[in-house]
Parts: sequence; C-alpha cells; structure tokens
Amino acid sequence: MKIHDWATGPYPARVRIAIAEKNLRPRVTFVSVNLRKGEHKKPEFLAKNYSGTLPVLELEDGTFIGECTAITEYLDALDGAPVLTGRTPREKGVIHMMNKRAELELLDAISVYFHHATPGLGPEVEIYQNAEWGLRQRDKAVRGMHYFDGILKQQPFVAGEAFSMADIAVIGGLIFADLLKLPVPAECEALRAWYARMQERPSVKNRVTMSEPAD
Ligand SMILES: N[C@@H](CCC(=O)N[C@@H](CS(=O)(=O)O)C(=O)NCC(=O)O)C(=O)O
Repeated sequence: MKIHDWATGPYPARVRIAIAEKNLRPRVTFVSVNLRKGEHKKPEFLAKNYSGTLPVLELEDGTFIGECTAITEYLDALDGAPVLTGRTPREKGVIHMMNKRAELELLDAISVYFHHATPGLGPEVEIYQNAEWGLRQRDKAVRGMHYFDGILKQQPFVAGEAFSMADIAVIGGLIFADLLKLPVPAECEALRAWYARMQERPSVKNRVTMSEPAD
C-alpha cells in the first residue's frame, strides 16, 4: 500500500505512528506530496482526495482512503487484532470519542491557527485568511491542552488504561504546537509528562527517516 503524505507534517505523523505501532512499515511506500508547492491542491491529487489534504492511503486495488482516523481504523483492522481502535464496544466508543475530541479541541484548532493567523503554507495555498478566527482557534487549542491535562491527571492514556488512536491524535496536536512554537502551559504537568513518555515510543521517535524531506 502507498501513503501519500508530507513526512514531517502533524497529520501524516498520526498515520506514520499507527503504521509503526502495527509493525506495517515493510508493507508501506511513502509518496511525498509537496504542500509548500500546493501539489495537494492540484487536480491530479484532488482526484485522490476531494478534500485536498494529506495523508491519503492508496490500496493495491486503487481505493483511496483519506482522513487520519479512517486510515488508522483500516490499518488497525488489517490483522484482525486491533490495538489502537478498541476491542470491545465500550473501548471503541470511548476511543472514537477521545480521538474526535483531540481533533476538535486541539489538533484541528491548531491547524486553523496555522492557516489563518500565520503565513501558513504561503499565499499560493492560503487563498483566504482570517487572523482573528485563527487566534480564537489558537486560544481554543490552549483550552484543549488544559482539558487533556485534566484527563491525564486521572489516567495514563487519553482514552483510559491503554495506548490508542486517541493518544496518537493528541500527539499530532502537540507536534503541530511544537512546530508553531505554541507552548504547552507550564501548569499542564500531566500533559507534559505524558507527552515526554509518548516521545520515547519508537513509533513516535522514528516516524520520519533520514532520507525524507526535512521540512
Ligand atoms: N481531516 C484531515 C486533515 C488533514 C490535514 O489537514 N492535513 C494537512 C497535512 S499537514 O499540514 O499536517 O502536513 C494538510 O493537508 N494541510 C494542507 C492544507 O490544509 O492546505 C485528516 O484528518 O486527515
């Protein structure tokens, strides 16, 4: 299978981490799409993903699957032994909820801040910007950091007692925050400690190989 992505991107990181956690790296070929040149907004890419975002999974039969959550669910189901998306109905429900909350309250909010209140991917790509909206979303993301800090004060992982897709989504959010130099508030000690632990996971540490685009 192929993953069309941008090696150092926060959303691509989510799928790269999932691939590593499932030991699928030997079965995957990464195809780099240059966001800074707007390749993801060109017709040939939009034919792969109407939303014009990365990553996109391309299967051997030509099926394209966009959206990090959907790609992760596919990967996790491949060997019939899900470890990232839940084994029981309760686990699946809680993980899905916390994964979506990580997108709504943290990762997607930081993405809006990036695209609207910073130069983002440059004027060729950022054809409309609203700085006030971007700054409001930045503030929402900081509130989200406090929320996840509260969660992680009570439990070792974002969705409970085990590492899951929801942790990967929060990791993606903090990768994006790091890229934008948006600090995790000092008082969010549980979130900071959790993130330090996550960064020690080989799937997180080794998600980009030396031969891939630096930026
Ligand atoms: N909802 C999508 C969002 C994906 C997304 O925004 N990806 C970024 C890639 S990266 O910034 O994380 O590297 C993108 O394509 N951004 C390009 C753009 O929004 O123009 C998902 O979950 O896959």
